[in-house]
Amino acid sequence: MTGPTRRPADGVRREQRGDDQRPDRPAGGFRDDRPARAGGWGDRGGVDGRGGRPGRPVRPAVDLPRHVAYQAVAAVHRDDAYANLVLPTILREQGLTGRDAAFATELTYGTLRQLGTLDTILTAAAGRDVERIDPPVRDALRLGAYQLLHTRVPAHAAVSSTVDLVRTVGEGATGFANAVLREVAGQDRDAWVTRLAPTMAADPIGHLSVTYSHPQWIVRAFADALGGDLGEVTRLLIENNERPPVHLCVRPGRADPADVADEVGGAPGAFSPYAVYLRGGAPGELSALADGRAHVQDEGSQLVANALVAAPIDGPDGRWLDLCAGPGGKAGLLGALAAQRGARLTAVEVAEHRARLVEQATRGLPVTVLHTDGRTVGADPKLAEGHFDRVLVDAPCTGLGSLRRRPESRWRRQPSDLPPLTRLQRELLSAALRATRPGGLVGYVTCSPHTVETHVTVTEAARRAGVPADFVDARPLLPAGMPGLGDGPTVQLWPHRHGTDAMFLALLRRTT
Ligand SMILES: C[S@@+](CC[C@H](N)C(=O)[O-])C[C@H]1O[C@@H](n2cnc3c(N)ncnc32)[C@H](O)[C@@H]1O
Repeated sequence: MTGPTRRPADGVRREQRGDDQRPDRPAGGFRDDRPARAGGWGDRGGVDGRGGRPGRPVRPAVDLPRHVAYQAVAAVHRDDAYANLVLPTILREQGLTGRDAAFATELTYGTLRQLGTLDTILTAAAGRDVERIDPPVRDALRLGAYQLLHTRVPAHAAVSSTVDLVRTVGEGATGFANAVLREVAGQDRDAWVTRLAPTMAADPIGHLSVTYSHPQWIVRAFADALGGDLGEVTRLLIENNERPPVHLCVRPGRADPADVADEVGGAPGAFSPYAVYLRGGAPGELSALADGRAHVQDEGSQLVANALVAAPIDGPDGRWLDLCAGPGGKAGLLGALAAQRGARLTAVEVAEHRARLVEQATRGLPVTVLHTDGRTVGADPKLAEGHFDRVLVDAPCTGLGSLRRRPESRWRRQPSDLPPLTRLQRELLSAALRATRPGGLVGYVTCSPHTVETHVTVTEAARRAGVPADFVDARPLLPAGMPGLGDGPTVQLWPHRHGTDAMFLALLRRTT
């Protein structure tokens, strides 16, 4: 076991690499060439790890953006927090805005996405398994390594600011942190990956896992779903490491997407007739969101909900059901379409707080929200068998199709999550088939491309439901000319092909 090599201070100097066009580099790599110590980054000063106690020598403070990023990453690992929920709260509490907030966000999200590869590198640089490093020090080192390997922050600033951070969170570990980070800084990311990843020829899954920072079981699941095309898998992994654009769904009948695009400085979507792409990050306080003309929703989610409503149907068409409605994104779109078509949507959600979110999301629309278990079809008089014309099952799933939006989830999800989820998916899809009238349609949707959650669940549920149903080809129900929809009858969308989350849609028609 070799310990970290101490290098002279000069050893940490890195060339400014003009390579921020690399696909795995976050857009707009930050250049922090201001001093990293107190008063260096912005005017807010920093965080004194000693709490500024009188009589103590004043310690170097940690600049606020890095401190905020540390707090967010630590909360994700310590408290199982979600970065997209915890970070905005910390930013607000600390009063960070503008460029400082963008830097803290970049550090938090980037570090969480790249965690697997950063840990592999830190293990090599520290000469000990990263799991054996004290958690607060480990998180600080991850943030430091991210700055060194993924941003244009100069090495001296990345190292010194991380050592300052370690001083506040892991007493006695500053020398260790300094040595490890200098070792990390000795090579760029590509060199580290070349050194540590297995070769593509020897172990393609292991190679892609280390190179693009995804767990091996997820790389394998993507490879299965993409028919073993490792070039495509690579493009998907790269896309998952990019900052995703924010999409709005402009509610039909409420506003014209082109007008909303002008109003928010965005662009109309490429595929969904309701989509607007926002330029830049967070949607903030847009009036189109506040007054119910639009909601935030990935374009893929819009497309699969719209496909269910676009499918031709004989006979009555006024009773629609969303069996897994919370927090209400698709129910908002379906409710707006129902209003235009003289239909009414019943939106079912088992979690009470999420049922309340559905109520908020569908206010003013012809939607009845039921706080109940969707599997009670037939037992609950409001969920009678054979009653509904169109039924959506947007099933709980691993969410492997939206990894780019949830930076920590690839590390939190486990293969052992699959059996209970797929059982629930089968039961909900069976209930949906029973709720549908003969001739009616069921749309089964997941935001996961894992074949066990998509093809296997659909085939098994249809077989076990005791309700005869045929597949309907979903491809013609997506916008004409949309590329890469496969051989049907189901549809799998992909971030790297369509710019959407990896939504899966199977359409089934109950026959008798
Ligand atoms: C993938 S999310 C649905 C997303 C939603 N359709 C949207 O577009 O905003 C799945 C939802 O199903 C809910 N759920 C889980 N089990 C359920 C059950 N047995 N009955 C009804 N809802 C359930 C979860 O609480 C979760 O809100």
